[in-house]
Amino acid sequence: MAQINPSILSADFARLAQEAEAVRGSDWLHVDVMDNHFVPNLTLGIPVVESLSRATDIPLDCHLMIEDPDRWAPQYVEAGAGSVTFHVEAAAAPVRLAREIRAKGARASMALKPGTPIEPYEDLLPELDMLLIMTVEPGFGGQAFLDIMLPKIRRTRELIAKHDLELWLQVDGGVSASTIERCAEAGADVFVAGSAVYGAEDPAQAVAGLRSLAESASADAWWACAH
Ligand SMILES: O=C(CO)[C@@H](O)[C@H](O)COP(=O)(O)O
Repeated sequence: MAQINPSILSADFARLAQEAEAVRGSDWLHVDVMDNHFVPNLTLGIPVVESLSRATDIPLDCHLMIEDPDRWAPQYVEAGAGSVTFHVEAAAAPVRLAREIRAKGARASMALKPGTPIEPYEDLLPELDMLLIMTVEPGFGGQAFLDIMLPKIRRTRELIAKHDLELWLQVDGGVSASTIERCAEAGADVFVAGSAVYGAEDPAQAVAGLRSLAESASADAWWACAH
């Protein structure tokens, strides 16, 4: 079952509760936390996540594009996140951090920038609930999807199958009606979409449209049949 996670980076930050309501029916709400150090952009932090988790019953999928996630990620669980993603490029001790996130009661997820390969992290995969493959350079919404990430998505799906893991494979960046099927065919099952959802006239309908495209593309994919 394909999951669609609208990214509030493309929403109106002054109306976050209403923007969450506008995508009712979504699996998760994707919350991009940027610190202007790990990425050249600054968004929001723990107080906003706390308020948003009280304002919506859609679970929060927090993507931390920050330095020192070892220090901050557990605090996002306490703030109400149901899933916390840290970048492996920024984490000092990714296994310890994933275990801490899980011990606090959230799903643990690790992200890879476009230039970071999956292969060195094969042995870490059982420690995770989700792996995020960035399909743009992190930092901004509205960028063009990087087709060259498709082989990495496929190789990651092969590793998940090889180890028989219940690991979600998320893609983020440039996901839209014209790119989501390629991601699903390659092996992604969780799709973050910012501008394709909040730029649409009816965001909830955009979520439903993306989900239906992803589900039909993955229905006959090699990895779905093999699972
Ligand atoms: O993490 C990021 C950007 O760094 C994303 O979550 C963007 O918010 C996705 O936006 P679109 O590419 O879908 O417009």
